[in-house]
Amino acid sequence: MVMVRVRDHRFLNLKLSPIQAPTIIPPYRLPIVAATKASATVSSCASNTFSIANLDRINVLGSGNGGTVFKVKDKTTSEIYALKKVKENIDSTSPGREIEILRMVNSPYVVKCHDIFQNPSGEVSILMEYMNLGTLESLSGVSENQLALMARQVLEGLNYLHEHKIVHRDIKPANLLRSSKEEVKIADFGVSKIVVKSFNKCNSFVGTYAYMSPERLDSEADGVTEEDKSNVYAGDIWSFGLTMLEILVGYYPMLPQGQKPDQAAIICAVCFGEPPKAPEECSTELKSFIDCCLRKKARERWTASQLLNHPFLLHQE
Ligand SMILES: Nc1ncnc2c1ncn2[C@@H]1O[C@H](COP(=O)(O)OP(=O)(O)OP(=O)(O)O)[C@@H](O)[C@H]1O
Repeated sequence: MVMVRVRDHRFLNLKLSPIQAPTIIPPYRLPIVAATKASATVSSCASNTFSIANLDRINVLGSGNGGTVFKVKDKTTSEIYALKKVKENIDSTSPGREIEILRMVNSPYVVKCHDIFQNPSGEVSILMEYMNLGTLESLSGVSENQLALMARQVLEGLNYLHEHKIVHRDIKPANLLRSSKEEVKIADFGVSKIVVKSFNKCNSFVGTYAYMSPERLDSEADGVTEEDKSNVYAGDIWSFGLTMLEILVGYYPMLPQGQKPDQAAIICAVCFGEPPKAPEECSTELKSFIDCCLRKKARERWTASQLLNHPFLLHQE
């Protein structure tokens, strides 16, 4: 069992300017959750019915590129939720990708969407399950057992998404939320993409590049095959492996501890360097687990379903 150091710095919001404007409408809907067509004011993604007028804002939980998230309380039930006010106005006939995906997803390992509100001007708010401990960014140190517990839940979520042909594309500590019930769930579908037959658009340059796989950062690099490029799910596994390693060691593991992160250093390290490894003092199982996620060649990385059966997860309490 390994206890880890408190991380000294974070730089999780580094992003490249989008090279390619993200497409807004996923090509089709999966029949996971019945979605009603957005009506004049409210469209529901779950069976419960909520009214935005019945929600009291308590405080701001955070904000990012996609909008601002508020902690809110239902006046009738006193239940607490997270309400995300989406920045861009979205026409009811062409709802945003995040909303479409949220509507479809129904997994205990992915943050639940309770309802979606749309006012007549097109402004959208998403009512979500509240995760009271916030993101994994705030973690200061974890044991191998704790890491395994978190890794299993994230992999269950990824396995669910990948089975439903959804690539998350922005897995990182800031997009994994936890609760005091020891739950860890995948959040933030701002750059998620549903895969149909063609995969090329999935490789568009969006997401947080610090956690991007080598083949996504440079798809034309020597050794990147068509098989690597078409394996879009493997990009999520790289990001997952890097995220787990960061939570373990307490700093962004692509660069030496203390090195000032910048775009060039990160891209060089990911594309030209060797993948990072778990510290020597870790168990053999954990070292192997990280290695199976952080294989440079996408085709050699394990899938979420294979990783769920990795000895590191099977042998933890
Ligand atoms: N369901 C939730 N429960 C509790 N806190 C949440 C929830 N969703 C989001 N937050 C908090 O709000 C912050 C911002 O939310 P979010 O990441 O969704 O915004 P964003 O614009 O999509 O971010 P990004 O810039 O990564 O796209 C998060 O970092 C987290 O602290």
